[in-house]
Amino acid sequence: MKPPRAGKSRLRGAVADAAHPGLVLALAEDTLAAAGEVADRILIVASDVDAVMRLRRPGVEIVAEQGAHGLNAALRQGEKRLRADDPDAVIGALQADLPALRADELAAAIAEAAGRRAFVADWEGTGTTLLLSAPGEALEPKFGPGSARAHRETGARALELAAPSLRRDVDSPADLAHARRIGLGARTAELLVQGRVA
Ligand SMILES: Nc1nc2c(ncn2[C@@H]2O[C@H](COP(=O)(O)OP(=O)(O)OP(=O)(O)O)[C@@H](O)[C@H]2O)c(=O)[nH]1
Ligand SMILES: C[C@H](OP(=O)(O)O)C(=O)O
Repeated sequence: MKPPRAGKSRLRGAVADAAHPGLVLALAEDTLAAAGEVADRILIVASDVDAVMRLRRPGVEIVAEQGAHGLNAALRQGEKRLRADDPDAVIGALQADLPALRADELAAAIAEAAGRRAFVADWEGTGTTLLLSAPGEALEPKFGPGSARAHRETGARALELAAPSLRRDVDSPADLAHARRIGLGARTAELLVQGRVA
């Protein structure tokens, strides 16, 4: 995660400016609540650890990104740390902006991958919300514009399940409105109900 005050710039305007960092953290909290029901261990690689401390909870570790080399470097850093402790694990890179995420849909994606390197494309079909490694093998994250194609071209399997809650990443105010229709997690819903919508 980037610092919440700087990240998700395309989402600016969905809530009053002062509430933007709180919204970014709420999206992550709802993502974590669902992911925590499925993953054995969660690691957040943060550009600014202090700015995301609110996300720390049992089962969720936060580490500082080493160097400013971008999202894929941050994910590889996290991968290395997790591998050191569990060389045979399946490692997943999950976006932190999935406020409608349901644990059952995340579990179904992992089940469909069945130990193959695989990914879930975002709602639009161009980005990626989840990338899974094969057990003990490299994650090879290729996040960024057009990442669904990049993951497919590097041999990852495109998972086919519907999983709207897992595909609905929130990049823009329109995405947030869509996530609301799918069903927001408690923290994001609460923040919007508090009337802080711009
Ligand atoms: N640690 C770390 N996380 C990053 C970095 N770049 C992007 N991310 C995170 O990766 C996720 C996906 O990135 P985007 O959806 O493009 O988010 P973003 O860059 O904050 O959004 P925009 O400013 O709207 O482009 C977000 O949770 C970001 O915080 C990075 O360099 N380091
Ligand atoms: C990082 C990127 O996320 P987006 O900015 O498209 O949400 C991606 O899907 O690879």
